[in-house]
Amino acid sequence: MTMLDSQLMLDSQPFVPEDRKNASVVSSAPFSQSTFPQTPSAPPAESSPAEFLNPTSVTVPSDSFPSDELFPPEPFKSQEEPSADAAQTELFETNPPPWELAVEDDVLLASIVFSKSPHGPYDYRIPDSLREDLKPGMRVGVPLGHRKKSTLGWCVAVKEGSAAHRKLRDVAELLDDTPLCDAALVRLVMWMGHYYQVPAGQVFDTLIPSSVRAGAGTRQTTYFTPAKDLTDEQISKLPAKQQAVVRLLISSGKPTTAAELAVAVGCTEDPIRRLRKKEILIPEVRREMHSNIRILAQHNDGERKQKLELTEQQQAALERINTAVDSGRGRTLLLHGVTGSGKTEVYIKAIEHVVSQAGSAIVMVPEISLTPQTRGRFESRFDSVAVLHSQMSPSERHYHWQRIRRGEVQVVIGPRSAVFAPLPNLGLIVLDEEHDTSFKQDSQPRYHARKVAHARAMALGIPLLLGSATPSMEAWHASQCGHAELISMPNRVANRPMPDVQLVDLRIRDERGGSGAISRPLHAAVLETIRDKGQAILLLNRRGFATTIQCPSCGHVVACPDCDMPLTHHRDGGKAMCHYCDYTIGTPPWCPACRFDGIRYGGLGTQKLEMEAKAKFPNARIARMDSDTMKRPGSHQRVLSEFRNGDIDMLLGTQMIAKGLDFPNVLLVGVINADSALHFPDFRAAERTFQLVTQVAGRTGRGDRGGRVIVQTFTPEHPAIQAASRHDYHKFVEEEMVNRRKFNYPPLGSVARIIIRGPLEDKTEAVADGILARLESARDLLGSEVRILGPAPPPIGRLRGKYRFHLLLQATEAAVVGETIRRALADFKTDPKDEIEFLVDIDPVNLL
Ligand SMILES: Nc1ncnc2c1ncn2[C@@H]1O[C@H](COP(=O)(O)OP(=O)(O)OP(=O)(O)O)[C@@H](O)[C@H]1O
Ligand SMILES: [Zn+2]
Repeated sequence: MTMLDSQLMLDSQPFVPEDRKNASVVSSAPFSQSTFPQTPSAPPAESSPAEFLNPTSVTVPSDSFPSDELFPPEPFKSQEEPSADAAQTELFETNPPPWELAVEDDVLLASIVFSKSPHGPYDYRIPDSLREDLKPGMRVGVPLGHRKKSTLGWCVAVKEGSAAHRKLRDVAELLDDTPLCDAALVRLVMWMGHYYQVPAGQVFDTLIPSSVRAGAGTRQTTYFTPAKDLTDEQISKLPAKQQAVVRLLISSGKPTTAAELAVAVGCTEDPIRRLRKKEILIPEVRREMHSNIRILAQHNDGERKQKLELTEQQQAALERINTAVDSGRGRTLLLHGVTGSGKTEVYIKAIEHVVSQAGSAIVMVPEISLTPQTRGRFESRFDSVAVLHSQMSPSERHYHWQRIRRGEVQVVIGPRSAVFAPLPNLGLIVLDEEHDTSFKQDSQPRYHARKVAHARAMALGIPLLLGSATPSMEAWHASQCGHAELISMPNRVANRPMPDVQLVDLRIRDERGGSGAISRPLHAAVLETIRDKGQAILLLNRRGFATTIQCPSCGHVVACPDCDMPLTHHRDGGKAMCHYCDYTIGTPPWCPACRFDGIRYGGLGTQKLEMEAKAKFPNARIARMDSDTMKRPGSHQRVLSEFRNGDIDMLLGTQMIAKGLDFPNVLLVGVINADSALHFPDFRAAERTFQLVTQVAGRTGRGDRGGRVIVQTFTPEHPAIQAASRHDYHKFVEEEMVNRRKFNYPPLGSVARIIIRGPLEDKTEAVADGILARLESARDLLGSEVRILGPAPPPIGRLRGKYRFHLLLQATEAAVVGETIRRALADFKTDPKDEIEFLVDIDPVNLL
């Protein structure tokens, strides 16, 4: 294996694959001593907080995740501090006598992590009363520092250990009856914490939805059972009503609420209260779901269902996936199927196979393509599907989570967070449109669902199926060096041809036509489409009306005071808005700088395009779809079903309309400006452009009437646009890989980014310089070859009033980049009064 192969996004095996059967069983001691070295005990009350803020000794060392053939040996190992155990034994000339050892080892310890600083893990003693019940994956209350109240923490391990020479404090209380995540998920949390350099407590907060943690939609109910050892004599001495209550309870033999008892006996709740006081009735409090949670019914958009006979190509793909499912091994499959090749049907059939063996599956899709159509396709084929989406109420989310955990759900469909769905018997994970950037979370923990899904699948010994018409460079590279198995579906179903793509060179005046965004050829094509009773889709990846507001007299650009980015003019309501922070003002009627009366709105957004389209095609029914028009729940679904029913002739909008839609009557797709993503200061700009154009082009020609695509561009010769216009994915990746290789950019090398932000520019920059110095010395100490760029202001130099600087680290191996940062920042602190934050983004997808 080469160095290059080894650091690929998909190849690292973060932890030892486990027997699938064991994976969902919660064991009380899933971590051996060697997996979790002795963690420090909780800071005692006497120590000042500052003493225990130092996180160096508490991070999980990188060698916790043993390597295998795909994961190169961690180069940095032996420099760990000697463990506390080793230090302790050195103090003794001879070993302690055996009886002392026995006493010491008798202590049961819990390793606890916290989501707020200090993050732990710290060791606590488990008191005898909790011995039986405390399991990893549960929340506990423990004493921490000087705090009066106990602090909420997560138990990550239960282990036997020594209490000698350590001041151990006791776990105070259990906050859950059963673990919120099983042993396999606890391990996933620990791995994520390590890989993404985030405290494990914060990963738990991401993994377990807040609605679940808060018990949304539940209430506490008290159930009564009769005390043990009640004699008939005791009972007959009770007043009549109380007797009746006790006898009823004994004869029914099931715990009952006070209200139910009162009704059954025909008394008030008073006798029950008295019995409780006398300890004849024993209360038990349970948390239960409300029976009346409103689960929003979601309807299909009207697509007709038919049983499909798989094409030969689909059948071959299915067989390979089924073989992988049956193999019981963790492996990655890349399903590269052109747009309209019928990937969804393959996923469904593969999941049917999993379900037939009592297994379950997760399907992740970009939120935006979680259309009623996608939903409907799955819901009509499985008995029990849980669809997770961002517009769910907390109680609804909690309700589904419980169903999923109880094993009542066969398929979970959702955006990236669905990767954490606590399904027992998970047999397959599918990541549809795996190239989509929404699979990366852009807040802490900045995880990528593909990477996490890979970790989870490998640990459980199940396949991860990646699907796309335009696979990411990472997935493609993995398939080329044997880390993922490539399954190709090069043809559309029913032998439909790929649509013809025509490039319109906007530099040529004749092509461009008059004023406006719709060129002459596109104009003609739309008219033709409408005449033929077909439908059209126009893509423009910018919302708003005008994207700049500039004074033609003094050149002043109206910008956001907090972000320095130009404000976008929105026509409805005459607002000028910052698209980075939502700062909004009334659009100024004259120049705020020189008072010139005649300020100009430049640049093109979807609102302006809509106006132009309505003027140019007065007979067409036109709908706009962007995040401004799709704010209300259900609006997405409504527009899509109108489009399906033929009540809309033209759909125009942002990338929302580029993904996953399958409407047979779309005869024309127009791309207003293919270059919009091309000139971003990002090494993935060409890849994004290729994907966007290919995906939107793929929305046409999906029926029997064929389809065509018109792509407007200022750079028709650009390789990404050329390749997209010929549906030539292979040519694109081949050329793009050469570019990546020049600078060892992913997937050939690994990148991490550190963002430093603060209210004062010079102080923020000074902190960034300080981090650079630490990174350099960590690199030298490790003897690693990491390229460090910056600190420099990123393209967005100021955001929400904070100045920003960033550093980029790049090396051939991910482990080297990670370890360099871990070492550099281990005990790095900033002065709290400067309010400077720094955050680490491993494998960033956004460099703005
Ligand atoms: N075996 C088949 N026979 C006939 N029609 C099929 C078959 N398989 C799928 N289809 C239909 O082909 C259309 C395209 O399928 P699907 O939406 O799954 O494509 P896709 O590969 O996911 O495309 P995209 O990447 O563009 O989303 C759908 O309308 C689907 O019902
Ligand atoms: Zn702003």
